[in-house]
Amino acid sequence: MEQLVQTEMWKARSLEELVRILHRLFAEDKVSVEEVQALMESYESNPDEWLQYAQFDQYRYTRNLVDNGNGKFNLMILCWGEGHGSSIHDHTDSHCFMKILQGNLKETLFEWPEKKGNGEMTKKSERVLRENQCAYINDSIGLHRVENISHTETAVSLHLYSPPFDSCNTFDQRTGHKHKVKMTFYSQFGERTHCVSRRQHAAQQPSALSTG
Ligand SMILES: N[C@@H](CS(=O)O)C(=O)O
Ligand SMILES: [Fe+2]
Repeated sequence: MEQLVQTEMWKARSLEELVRILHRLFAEDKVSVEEVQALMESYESNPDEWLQYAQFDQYRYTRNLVDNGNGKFNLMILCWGEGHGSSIHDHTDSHCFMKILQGNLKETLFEWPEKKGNGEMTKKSERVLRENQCAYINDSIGLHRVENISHTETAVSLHLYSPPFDSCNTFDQRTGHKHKVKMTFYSQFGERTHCVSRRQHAAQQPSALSTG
Protein backbone atom coordinates (compact mmCIF):
# COMPACT_ATOMS: atom_id res chain seq x y z
CA MET A 1 0.00 0.00 0.00
CA GLU A 2 1.19 3.46 -0.79
CA GLN A 3 2.49 5.31 2.19
CA LEU A 4 0.91 8.60 3.03
CA VAL A 5 3.27 11.46 3.69
CA GLN A 6 2.27 13.24 6.83
CA THR A 7 2.72 16.98 6.48
CA GLU A 8 2.73 18.82 9.75
CA MET A 9 0.07 21.46 10.03
CA TRP A 10 1.08 24.48 11.99
CA LYS A 11 -1.12 27.09 13.52
CA ALA A 12 0.46 30.39 14.51
CA ARG A 13 -1.53 31.89 17.36
CA SER A 14 0.38 35.16 17.41
CA LEU A 15 2.85 37.10 15.29
CA GLU A 16 5.56 36.14 17.75
CA GLU A 17 4.70 32.47 17.37
CA LEU A 18 4.63 32.84 13.60
CA VAL A 19 8.18 34.22 13.65
CA ARG A 20 9.31 31.41 15.94
CA ILE A 21 7.90 28.67 13.67
CA LEU A 22 9.30 30.38 10.56
CA HIS A 23 12.77 30.27 12.11
CA ARG A 24 12.34 26.55 12.72
CA LEU A 25 11.12 25.81 9.19
CA PHE A 26 13.87 27.84 7.52
CA ALA A 27 16.58 26.22 9.64
CA GLU A 28 15.95 22.99 7.64
CA ASP A 29 17.71 22.23 4.34
CA LYS A 30 14.45 22.01 2.45
CA VAL A 31 11.53 24.35 2.93
CA SER A 32 8.08 23.61 1.57
CA VAL A 33 6.35 26.54 -0.12
CA GLU A 34 2.94 25.06 0.74
CA GLU A 35 3.85 24.68 4.38
CA VAL A 36 5.06 28.26 4.73
CA GLN A 37 2.01 29.55 2.87
CA ALA A 38 -0.37 27.53 5.08
CA LEU A 39 1.46 28.65 8.21
CA MET A 40 1.26 32.32 7.25
CA GLU A 41 -2.41 31.92 6.38
CA SER A 42 -3.05 30.29 9.78
CA TYR A 43 -2.09 33.46 11.63
CA GLU A 44 -5.21 35.51 12.33
CA SER A 45 -4.19 39.11 11.99
CA ASN A 46 -4.19 40.95 15.30
CA PRO A 47 -3.30 44.66 14.96
CA ASP A 48 -2.15 44.82 18.60
CA GLU A 49 0.74 42.56 17.60
CA TRP A 50 1.90 44.42 14.49
CA LEU A 51 0.89 48.04 14.99
CA GLN A 52 4.40 48.94 16.19
CA TYR A 53 5.73 48.01 12.72
CA ALA A 54 2.97 49.65 10.70
CA GLN A 55 4.48 53.02 9.83
CA PHE A 56 2.82 54.84 6.93
CA ASP A 57 4.09 57.45 4.53
CA GLN A 58 1.82 59.98 2.88
CA TYR A 59 3.11 59.43 -0.64
CA ARG A 60 4.08 55.80 -1.17
CA TYR A 61 3.90 52.38 0.38
CA THR A 62 6.48 51.68 3.07
CA ARG A 63 8.57 48.58 3.86
CA ASN A 64 9.12 47.91 7.57
CA LEU A 65 11.48 45.14 8.64
CA VAL A 66 10.13 42.87 11.37
CA ASP A 67 12.69 40.05 11.42
CA ASN A 68 15.79 39.10 9.44
CA GLY A 69 15.21 35.38 9.73
CA ASN A 70 18.74 34.53 10.81
CA GLY A 71 19.89 35.45 7.31
CA LYS A 72 17.50 32.96 5.69
CA PHE A 73 14.56 35.28 5.08
CA ASN A 74 13.32 38.82 5.59
CA LEU A 75 9.93 39.31 7.17
CA MET A 76 8.45 42.76 6.72
CA ILE A 77 5.25 44.71 7.02
CA LEU A 78 4.20 46.86 4.11
CA CYS A 79 1.85 49.78 4.65
CA TRP A 80 -0.29 50.97 1.77
CA GLY A 81 -2.09 54.29 1.94
CA GLU A 82 -5.23 54.88 -0.10
CA GLY A 83 -4.40 54.46 -3.79
CA HIS A 84 -0.77 53.45 -3.18
CA GLY A 85 0.73 50.76 -5.41
CA SER A 86 3.99 49.23 -6.56
CA SER A 87 5.37 49.36 -10.08
CA ILE A 88 5.57 46.10 -12.03
CA HIS A 89 8.53 44.21 -10.59
CA ASP A 90 10.35 40.91 -10.21
CA HIS A 91 11.59 39.27 -6.99
CA THR A 92 15.29 38.69 -7.70
CA ASP A 93 14.92 34.89 -7.88
CA SER A 94 13.57 34.70 -4.32
CA HIS A 95 10.42 33.16 -2.93
CA CYS A 96 7.83 35.77 -2.03
CA PHE A 97 4.93 35.22 0.37
CA MET A 98 2.44 38.00 0.86
CA LYS A 99 -0.22 37.87 3.56
CA ILE A 100 -2.91 40.49 4.05
CA LEU A 101 -3.11 41.83 7.59
CA GLN A 102 -5.63 44.58 6.95
CA GLY A 103 -7.72 45.79 4.03
CA ASN A 104 -7.56 44.40 0.49
CA LEU A 105 -4.81 44.44 -2.13
CA LYS A 106 -5.17 43.94 -5.84
CA GLU A 107 -2.45 41.84 -7.43
CA THR A 108 -1.96 41.97 -11.20
CA LEU A 109 0.29 39.35 -12.78
CA PHE A 110 2.32 40.07 -15.92
CA GLU A 111 4.43 37.98 -18.24
CA TRP A 112 8.13 38.69 -18.55
CA PRO A 113 8.69 40.95 -21.56
CA GLU A 114 10.64 39.76 -24.60
CA LYS A 115 14.42 40.12 -24.29
CA LYS A 116 14.56 43.65 -25.67
CA GLY A 117 11.18 44.70 -24.40
CA ASN A 118 9.39 46.99 -26.81
CA GLY A 119 5.68 47.24 -26.43
CA GLU A 120 2.85 46.89 -23.94
CA MET A 121 3.41 44.19 -21.35
CA THR A 122 1.05 41.22 -21.28
CA LYS A 123 -1.31 40.99 -18.34
CA LYS A 124 -1.85 37.39 -17.21
CA SER A 125 -4.44 37.73 -14.46
CA GLU A 126 -5.62 39.84 -11.59
CA ARG A 127 -7.22 39.13 -8.25
CA VAL A 128 -8.10 40.83 -5.00
CA LEU A 129 -6.41 39.46 -1.90
CA ARG A 130 -8.44 39.71 1.28
CA GLU A 131 -7.65 39.83 4.97
CA ASN A 132 -5.62 36.84 6.19
CA GLN A 133 -5.10 35.41 2.68
CA CYS A 134 -1.51 34.56 1.76
CA ALA A 135 -0.35 34.72 -1.86
CA TYR A 136 2.89 33.37 -3.31
CA ILE A 137 4.99 34.45 -6.28
CA ASN A 138 8.44 33.86 -7.73
CA ASP A 139 10.11 34.87 -10.99
CA SER A 140 9.07 31.71 -12.83
CA ILE A 141 5.41 32.50 -12.11
CA GLY A 142 5.91 36.01 -13.48
CA LEU A 143 5.96 39.66 -12.50
CA HIS A 144 3.40 41.55 -10.52
CA ARG A 145 2.04 44.89 -9.44
CA VAL A 146 0.29 45.30 -6.09
CA GLU A 147 -2.20 48.08 -5.37
CA ASN A 148 -4.45 49.31 -2.64
CA ILE A 149 -7.28 50.44 -4.88
CA SER A 150 -9.42 51.71 -1.98
CA HIS A 151 -9.88 55.47 -1.71
CA THR A 152 -11.06 55.25 1.87
CA GLU A 153 -9.10 52.48 3.55
CA THR A 154 -5.44 51.75 4.12
CA ALA A 155 -4.00 48.25 3.74
CA VAL A 156 -1.26 46.37 5.58
CA SER A 157 0.51 43.23 4.37
CA LEU A 158 3.13 40.85 5.74
CA HIS A 159 5.83 39.77 3.27
CA LEU A 160 8.39 37.04 3.56
CA TYR A 161 11.28 36.91 1.08
CA SER A 162 13.74 34.04 0.96
CA PRO A 163 16.61 34.43 0.38
CA PRO A 164 16.58 38.11 1.39
CA PHE A 165 17.34 40.65 -1.36
CA ASP A 166 17.71 44.42 -1.48
CA SER A 167 17.30 45.22 -5.14
CA CYS A 168 14.94 44.15 -7.90
CA ASN A 169 13.88 45.15 -11.40
CA THR A 170 10.91 47.35 -12.18
CA PHE A 171 9.28 47.32 -15.60
CA ASP A 172 7.57 49.98 -17.68
CA GLN A 173 4.12 48.66 -18.58
CA ARG A 174 4.07 50.44 -21.98
CA THR A 175 7.51 49.35 -23.19
CA GLY A 176 8.64 46.43 -21.03
CA HIS A 177 11.91 48.25 -20.36
CA LYS A 178 13.44 47.34 -17.04
CA HIS A 179 15.29 49.30 -14.37
CA LYS A 180 17.24 47.95 -11.44
CA VAL A 181 16.16 49.57 -8.19
CA LYS A 182 17.52 49.44 -4.67
CA MET A 183 14.96 48.76 -1.97
CA THR A 184 15.01 50.37 1.45
CA PHE A 185 13.31 50.00 4.79
CA TYR A 186 11.20 52.80 6.19
CA SER A 187 11.69 51.29 9.64
CA GLN A 188 13.52 48.31 11.11
CA PHE A 189 12.37 46.47 14.22
CA GLY A 190 9.91 49.28 14.91
CA GLU A 191 12.50 52.08 14.66
CA ARG A 192 12.28 54.64 11.87
CA THR A 193 15.28 54.42 9.54
CA HIS A 194 16.75 57.92 9.51
CA CYS A 195 19.98 58.90 7.94
CA VAL A 196 21.80 57.16 5.12
CA SER A 197 25.31 57.70 6.47
CA ARG A 198 24.49 56.03 9.77
CA ARG A 199 23.07 53.06 7.91
CA GLN A 200 26.04 52.82 5.59
CA HIS A 201 28.19 52.75 8.68
CA ALA A 202 26.00 50.00 10.11
CA ALA A 203 26.38 48.02 6.87
CA GLN A 204 30.12 47.79 7.49
CA GLN A 205 29.46 45.65 10.55
CA PRO A 206 29.37 42.03 9.41
CA SER A 207 26.19 41.21 11.30
CA ALA A 208 24.25 44.26 10.16
CA LEU A 209 21.69 44.16 7.42
CA SER A 210 22.67 46.01 4.28
CA THR A 211 19.50 47.47 2.91
CA GLY A 212 20.69 50.43 0.90
N1 LIG B 1 7.73 43.06 -3.64
C1 LIG B 1 7.44 44.42 -3.23
C2 LIG B 1 6.10 44.58 -2.63
S1 LIG B 1 4.87 44.03 -3.63
O1 LIG B 1 4.33 44.99 -4.44
O2 LIG B 1 4.79 42.70 -3.80
C3 LIG B 1 8.43 44.90 -2.21
O3 LIG B 1 9.07 44.09 -1.56
O4 LIG B 1 8.54 46.12 -2.03
FE1 LIG C 1 6.23 42.03 -5.06
